[in-house]
Parts: sequence; C-alpha cells; structure tokens
Amino acid sequence: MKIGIIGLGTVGEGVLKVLVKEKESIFEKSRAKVEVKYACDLNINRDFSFDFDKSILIDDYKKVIADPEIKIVVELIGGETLAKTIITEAFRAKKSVVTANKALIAKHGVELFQIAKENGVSFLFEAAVGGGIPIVTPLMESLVANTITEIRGIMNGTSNYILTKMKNENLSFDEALKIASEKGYAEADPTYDVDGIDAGHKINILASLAYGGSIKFKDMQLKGIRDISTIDIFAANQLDSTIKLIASSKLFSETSAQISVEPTVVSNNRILSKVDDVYNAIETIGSYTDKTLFYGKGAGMNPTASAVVADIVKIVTRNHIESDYFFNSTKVFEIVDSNTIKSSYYIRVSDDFDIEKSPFEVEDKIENYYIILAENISKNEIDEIIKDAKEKLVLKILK
Ligand SMILES: NC(=O)C1=CN([C@@H]2O[C@H](COP(=O)(O)OP(=O)(O)OC[C@H]3O[C@@H](n4cnc5c(N)ncnc54)[C@H](OP(=O)(O)O)[C@@H]3O)[C@@H](O)[C@H]2O)C=CC1
Ligand SMILES: N[C@@H](CC=O)C(=O)O
Repeated sequence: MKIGIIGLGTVGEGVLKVLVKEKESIFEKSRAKVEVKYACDLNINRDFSFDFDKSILIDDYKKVIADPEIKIVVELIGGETLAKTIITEAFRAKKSVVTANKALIAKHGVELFQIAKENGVSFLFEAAVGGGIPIVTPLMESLVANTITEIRGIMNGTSNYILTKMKNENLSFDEALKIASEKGYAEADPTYDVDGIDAGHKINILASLAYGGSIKFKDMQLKGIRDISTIDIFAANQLDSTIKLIASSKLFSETSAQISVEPTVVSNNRILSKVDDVYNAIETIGSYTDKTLFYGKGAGMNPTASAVVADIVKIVTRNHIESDYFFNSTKVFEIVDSNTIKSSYYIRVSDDFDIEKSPFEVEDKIENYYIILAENISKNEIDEIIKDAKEKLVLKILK
C-alpha cells in the first residue's frame, strides 16, 4: 500500500526512518507492505539522520492528496489550521489518515471522525497520547469488556522532564525546558506543555475513548507547572512526596465526569511519584480489570514513530474496529467543577497571611512562606480563606 507522510520534523522523520529501516521485519510480522511514495516537508534540502531514496521528497502536500495511488496520508505537521485542511481533503479523496495531532482531535475530533465516516475511511491516532505507550488501542479494544471509571496519569513528557530536572539536578525551569525542546519533546509552542494544555488534549481524548461521546475541550479545567517553585519541590520532598502534573478523569454519572489537569503533590508510596524524565504513566480503573498501568516514553522521535507506524500497519492489514461510540456529538459530557469537590490540599502562602484567624495549622515554615496541609476541603473554600494573602499556591494531594 502506498502512503504519503506530510511533515518531516521530530515525529515525521522518525516514522520515515522506521518504515525504511524496518520494512522487512514489519512485513515478516504483519504481512503489511508499506511503500512511502511521498515524504513531504517545507525544507527538503536539509540533512537527514539516515539514508533513503531522496526522490520521494516533495514540498507540496497537495501532490499527496491528488495522487489516487496514495491510500494513507500521515499528517505530522501539527497545529490546527493547515493540518485540519489536509486531513479533511485526504478524507474527501477517500484516503485514510494517521496522525499524532492531539490538539486537533481534542478540539475537532467530532467533526473529523464524522467526515472520515462519511467517506468510509479510517482515522487513527495512537501516537496522540503517551508517545510510544499503547493506550488508545487498549482503551478501544483490549479493555472493551470494562466500564472505565477513572483514568489518571502523567501525560506530558516535557513538564515531567522539567519537574524531574528541577528536583534531581537543581536545574531552573527555563534550563530544563530548553533541553526538552532540543530533545524534540516540547510542542512547537511550549506553553502547550507547561500550561497543561497538551495534557488536557490527551485526557480529553482518553476520556472520550473511555466513556464514549465527546468532551468539550473549552470547558476543561487546566493548570500547568509554571507556578511551581523550588520551594514547593523542597516542601513536597519534606512531606515524602513529589510534585507531578496529573491529568485525570473520573466518571460521575452516565453523562458527567470530573476532568482536569493540575500539578499535584503525589505521595512517594505511589508509582506515579517514581515516573521521571520524559516517561509517562497512565492508570485506568476498569470494572473487570480494576487497576491497569501503562508506562513508557511519552515523547520524542523514536517512541512516537513506533506508535504512528503501528497505526499505518493496522490500516494496511485492515485489523481495526470502526465505531460510532467514540467522538460523537450525541452524548456530550458535562464536566463537574473540580474546585467544588472536597479533597486534601497542599497550600503555600506568604507569611502576611493571618494564620491565627484561619482554620489552618502551619505544617512548616520555609523562608517567608507557611506550608499548610488541609483535609476534606474544596479549592473554592481554600481560595476564599486565603484570598488576602499576597502570594499563594494550592496543589491537590494524592496520598
Ligand atoms: N515531538 C513529540 O514527541 C510528539 C509530537 N506529537 C505531535 O506530532 C505532531 C508533529 O510534531 P513534531 O514532529 O514534534 O513537530 P515538528 O515541528 O518537529 O515537525 C513538523 C514538521 O512539519 C513541517 N511542516 C510545516 N508545515 C508544512 C507543510 N505545509 N507541508 C509540509 N511540511 C510542513 C515543519 O517544517 P518547518 O519546521 O519548516 O515549519 C516541520 O518539519 C504534532 O501534532 C505534535 O503535537 C505527538 C507525540 C509526540
Ligand atoms: N510535547 C508533548 C509531546 C508528546 O505528546 C510532550 O511533551 O508530552
């Protein structure tokens, strides 16, 4: 089967490399014959990290769409504008699409899956969540017997890399982010990584796969790691805990779920506290399986390429399920406001805060800050109590 790859950046170059180097072994294992007819990028005169027949290089994606021999388009340019046009044009030209573009699926999944369906083609996206970790296929296929009630995990490699380097190597936030970008982990706009947006795209996708229907991305509560200071990392350590950016989704009813992304103080007794660097880990709770844990590299050229290639092979071997259950507009989930739900919290407030007049007790005092641990209280209630403090940070605790 002939395919065209559009976008030869970190992931696209990796996919081309795997398809060139592993052509025979992929055929031996799957009987899939995958021929890359076009590899498209804006800059095709640059150096590549491996040898291949350069005659496949083109710089106009329209050639891929216009060629009737091409059966699969692999969209790896990222972004939400041109990528959406390319994917839509590919569907209308009766071509299946494989992508790693989580932003596009989280925001436009309902529309795109509808167009794919109308044109009788496939739309696969294993690489969109968890890099090299198989998690999309398990949720759609391997765990089909279960009602998935909870999904929780570390889903952004860049912010996990930054938090790990700040804790273990005393690197500054900016130094660690720079290295993550150089390694190809970060998004073209790294605010997506550090502000919880990328993890938000991923939990949106997983929740839709788990519960069916769709979740409106704009209604989700997202918070990133920008406000985490070395003081918080030190204080968490004193509490035998580690700060992680946790994306989570909990089913509340048939039509509502609590879905959020927030930095969380995770007890060192939990496996998630040990997931470091670019690694991701995603826990699911299923009605029959109970807890299942998926762990692996969440970003970077090779792991992500592995997931994209798996989708290509799936389409070539016609070994996948088409279903109306996921990403449809007939069941749109209501998102429960996390700030109203009682939980345990870590609070850091500047010492201008009148602790005596508050219901809180000081757990620790570090520099000019009180560290407080609060139980059985909502974030909204805490915000009201500490509203006059000059500086404050409130993080959920995962015991
Ligand atoms: N990096 C990672 O670890 C992961 C990334 N993803 C997702 O994969 C996708 C790709 O990410 P990544 O590889 O990191 O991004 P990159 O920015 O490294 O690569 C994108 C490539 O597409 C090229 N491009 C842009 N516009 C066009 C066009 N019109 N025609 C042809 N090529 C074009 C870019 O060229 P130029 O640079 O000249 O603009 C660049 O080479 C994104 O959706 C991302 O979210 C998913 C999982 C992991
Ligand atoms: N920028 C993302 C890339 C993979 O999805 C991340 O850091 O996790």
